Amino acid sequence: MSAYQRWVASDVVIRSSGCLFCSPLTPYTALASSLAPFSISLCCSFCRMVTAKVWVLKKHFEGFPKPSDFEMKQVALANLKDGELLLESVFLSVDPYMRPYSKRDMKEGDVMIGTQVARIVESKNPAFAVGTFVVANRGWRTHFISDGKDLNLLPASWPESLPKSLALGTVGMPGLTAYVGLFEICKMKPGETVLVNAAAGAVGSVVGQLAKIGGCKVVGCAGSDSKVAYLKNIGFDEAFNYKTVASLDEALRKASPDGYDCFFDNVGGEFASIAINHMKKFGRIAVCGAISQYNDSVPQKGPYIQIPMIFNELSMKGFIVSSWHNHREEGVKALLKWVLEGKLKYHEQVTERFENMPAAFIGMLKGENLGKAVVKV
Ligand SMILES: NC(=O)C1=CN([C@@H]2O[C@H](COP(=O)(O)OP(=O)(O)OC[C@H]3O[C@@H](n4cnc5c(N)ncnc54)[C@H](OP(=O)(O)O)[C@@H]3O)[C@@H](O)[C@H]2O)C=CC1
Ligand SMILES: CCCCCC(=O)/C=C/[C@H]1[C@H](O)CC(=O)[C@@H]1CCCCCCC(=O)O
Repeated sequence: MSAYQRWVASDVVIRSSGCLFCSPLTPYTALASSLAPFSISLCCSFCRMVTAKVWVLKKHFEGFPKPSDFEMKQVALANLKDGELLLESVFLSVDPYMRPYSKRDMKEGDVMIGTQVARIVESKNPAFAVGTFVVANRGWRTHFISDGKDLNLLPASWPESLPKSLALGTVGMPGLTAYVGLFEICKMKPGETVLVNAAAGAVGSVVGQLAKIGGCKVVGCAGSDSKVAYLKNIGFDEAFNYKTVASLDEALRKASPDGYDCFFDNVGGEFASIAINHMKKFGRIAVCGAISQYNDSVPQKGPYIQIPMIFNELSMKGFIVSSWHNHREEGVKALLKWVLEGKLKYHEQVTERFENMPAAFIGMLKGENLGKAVVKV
């Protein structure tokens, strides 16, 4: 059992509306802490137990996730022990990986996996001050308890004016994915041509801009004309709507008649099978994601990639950004610097309210997000 699964199992789920700890009849009241504006906890008016809201996976997804696959529950949090902290989620991330990882790692009834920017609202740990913001990996929860070991502080140089939600996006895991994929996997060099799909999303929008910062020509594709306009706006040399072009093959040829040195693949499936035929000799492909396949009930079949791989002596490497944690500090520092210099633009698709987590997740899988999809609790 992983530490995460042990934590889920240790939660006490309240099914009645009263306080499980002192009396099922004692009402909960919304307790605005002295640390407003962020802190509003559901707290028993008598014993002051905090109740967290959580979203659980009610039913394993079949095909595309739907609202009835999720259930919101309440979880009573125990009083803090020495060394512990109470945190409240301020922003939660919804990411494509939640779809394939739910199938691989979760069972029905588990709290949905995911990360948040959270604020410490109570501390019995002298190393952590109340009011500090951190990034945590505690799933779809409004509140949780930590001993501090699983928390990542935002960089000390994070300016007050910069949205803290960027720690889940451009200056967080997705930004680092772009950084590692381009510099370490594709080994992009100035003057080369880079192709990226899902280009208007959290990872793709950073890929394109880092490639421009690195002196490359960048071609991107996305699923709507407004996304294409955004890509041009943030500096992509060529961009097209993969849903409306008459032929993907023609669109790729037209955007770069000489082909592509690097292909940052977020999508897989049909697009990748066509794009591979447009790679230049010794081209490099970073296999980052395969979102076009995550909701498939029946696995897609070929075409198969061996022939273009051999003819053009291509390199293709899959990667998981968390395995590149030794690049984390350097990557976050560089991303933050580029954002502050205005060289790396960001857009966030902010959905309001914790209750809308499933809608935000489903919307992101359908392509409703421009930039990083986050939920503001
Ligand atoms: N390997 C790693 O370590 C990591 C991998 N990833 C992967 O990177 C990819 C992008 O993630 P992220 O930036 O967070 O998500 P995005 O912000 O890009 O959101 C997902 C986007 O995918 C696009 N999309 C959805 N379905 C399809 C489809 N059938 N064909 C083409 N595009 C589709 C949609 O954009 P559109 O409107 O353009 O269709 C949607 O907005 C994912 O595959 C993810 O799994 C992410 C982080 C780490
Ligand atoms: C075929 C699946 C491809 C998924 C690619 C992807 O999006 C990977 C994302 C990982 C990223 O590199 C770093 C992460 O944190 C993502 C994986 C998260 C796994 C969560 C595990 C569940 C838990 O918290 O216990």
